[in-house]
Amino acid sequence: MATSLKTSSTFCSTQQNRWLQPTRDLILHSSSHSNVKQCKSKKIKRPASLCVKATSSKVELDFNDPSWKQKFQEDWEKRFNLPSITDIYDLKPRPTTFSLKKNRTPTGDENVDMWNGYVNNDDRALLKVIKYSSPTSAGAECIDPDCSWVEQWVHRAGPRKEIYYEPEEVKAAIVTCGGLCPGLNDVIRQIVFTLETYGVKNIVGIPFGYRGFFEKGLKEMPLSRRLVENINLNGGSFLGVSRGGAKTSEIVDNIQARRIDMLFVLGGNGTHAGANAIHEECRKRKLKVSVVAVPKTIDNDILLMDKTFGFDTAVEEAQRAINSAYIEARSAYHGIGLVKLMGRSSGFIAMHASLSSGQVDVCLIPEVPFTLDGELGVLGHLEHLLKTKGFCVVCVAEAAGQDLLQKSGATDASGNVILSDIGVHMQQMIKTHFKDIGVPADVKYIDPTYMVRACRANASDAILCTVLGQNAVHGAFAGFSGITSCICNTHYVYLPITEVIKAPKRVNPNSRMWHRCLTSTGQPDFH
Ligand SMILES: Nc1ncnc2c1ncn2[C@@H]1O[C@H](COP(=O)(O)OP(=O)(O)O)[C@@H](O)[C@H]1O
Ligand SMILES: O=P(O)(O)OC[C@H]1O[C@](O)(COP(=O)(O)O)[C@@H](O)[C@@H]1O
Ligand SMILES: [Mg+2]
Repeated sequence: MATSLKTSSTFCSTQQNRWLQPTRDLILHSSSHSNVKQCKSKKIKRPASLCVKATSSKVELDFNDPSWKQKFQEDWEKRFNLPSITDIYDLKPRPTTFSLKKNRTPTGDENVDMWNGYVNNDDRALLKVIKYSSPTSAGAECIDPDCSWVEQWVHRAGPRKEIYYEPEEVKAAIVTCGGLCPGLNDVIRQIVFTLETYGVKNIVGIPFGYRGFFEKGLKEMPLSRRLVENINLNGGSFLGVSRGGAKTSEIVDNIQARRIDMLFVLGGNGTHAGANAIHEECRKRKLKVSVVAVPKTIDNDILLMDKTFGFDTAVEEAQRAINSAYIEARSAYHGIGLVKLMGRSSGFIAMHASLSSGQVDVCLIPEVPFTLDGELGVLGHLEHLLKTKGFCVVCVAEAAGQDLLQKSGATDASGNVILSDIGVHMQQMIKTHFKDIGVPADVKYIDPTYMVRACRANASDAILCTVLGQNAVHGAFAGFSGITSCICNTHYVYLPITEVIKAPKRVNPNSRMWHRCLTSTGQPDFH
């Protein structure tokens, strides 16, 4: 099995940003004039608009070259290959101990393999299924100027027939990092259940995120099916969470000292970066440790996957806040309901909650700039709404309109930028504006921030957590490390962590979903 690749590729194109969105490692270079780019390679003597350099695999693509697609796919395969402990060790697998047959009355079925539904290492799922005919199609993600169809396969998740660990000898640890998220307990629970099904007896929880690896006095917690059986009935994390942390080398020292063989890491972008660093350090030290992540964040801001667990629940809760804002606004004379929703760098919660509630007149997200004042500004539109329907509801994402605010420059313990409060700012601006123009306006501001993430998972998240947690364990037993267990294009897959942490996922303002949101709110452009 080939080793994972650290990739950073360079693409040249004349169509800024319309191509190559799927992978984000393909960076567009702009030229000084006429939007024509220069290929850096001396070998390519043609309009640079049709060149691509994927430094990850040392492959340069020339869209005039008939074999460019094949080269792209070879590069893709290398990038999405799953790192494995077999890359550094010459290991012999053993037959899996994960068999559900023993849990049942024998049916007389002779084919145990069929019954258990093992996944083959060569099974793949397609990451993208739309063929865009033009880079101008809504939400188009094209690789070349003609938007050619290129298959982008990723590895299917699930139990393998052969495993690389002796379950009886395994010590498995679970850690939950970053902010809270509905479903953390569901994932912890399923990881424990699945580990026990394999026959693992030594399962521990690391308390309070990565902090549990270095803070003196924080002891690992032994976990078992009995102990975690009901933890999904509550929100939060049974193990506790935290931001910030020690150096990777200290964490790996601790992993070595505790003799951990499998580490399951639940968290967002930052946690994944940390998990990958741990995986790389273990690899450097030639440790037989599988580090498997499960993407957690209410923000839904992790690349390539359909959604992260907790997002659906957060949207459902956020919708309740919008509904309250609507009722308040509707019942007041010239009522304006204003709701601020979380999302560190993306507006997914605000967009989806606006769509699901159907009660929002203005949805503001960080991906789409807006002005408050002036002819095209939000305030003028609110005036219009009060005149025409008598009340209105505004939903603003926490990272929206940061350009309108003074930056504090502060960061949290993990190094994340602390955002300025757009909700409070808008509340003040709206009040001042209507006072200035002599129009009464009754502003009701709701900030449900922590309420949307402290609750327990809803039904759809609970199922997602169940599958992702189980698959994380299957991935570790299959010998993979430095991977994440997720859902892509409705299928459950493993992705190398390196591919999902290249940038935070953001709402595409050219996507159908954002346009659906605009259709639903009826809002104009605000800039
Ligand atoms: N680039 C990074 N490399 C290593 N560890 C990181 C990195 N970014 C964040 N972390 C660690 O990951 C944990 C969670 O990160 P944070 O950004 O707070 O939450 P999230 O994982 O939900 O995005 C913290 O303990 C933090 O120290
Ligand atoms: O106040 P806290 O706990 O630092 O968290 C605030 C942030 O946490 C989130 O809920 C989720 O962020 P993470 O996924 O990085 O944990 C963001 O929406 C929000 O900006
Ligand atoms: Mg984050």
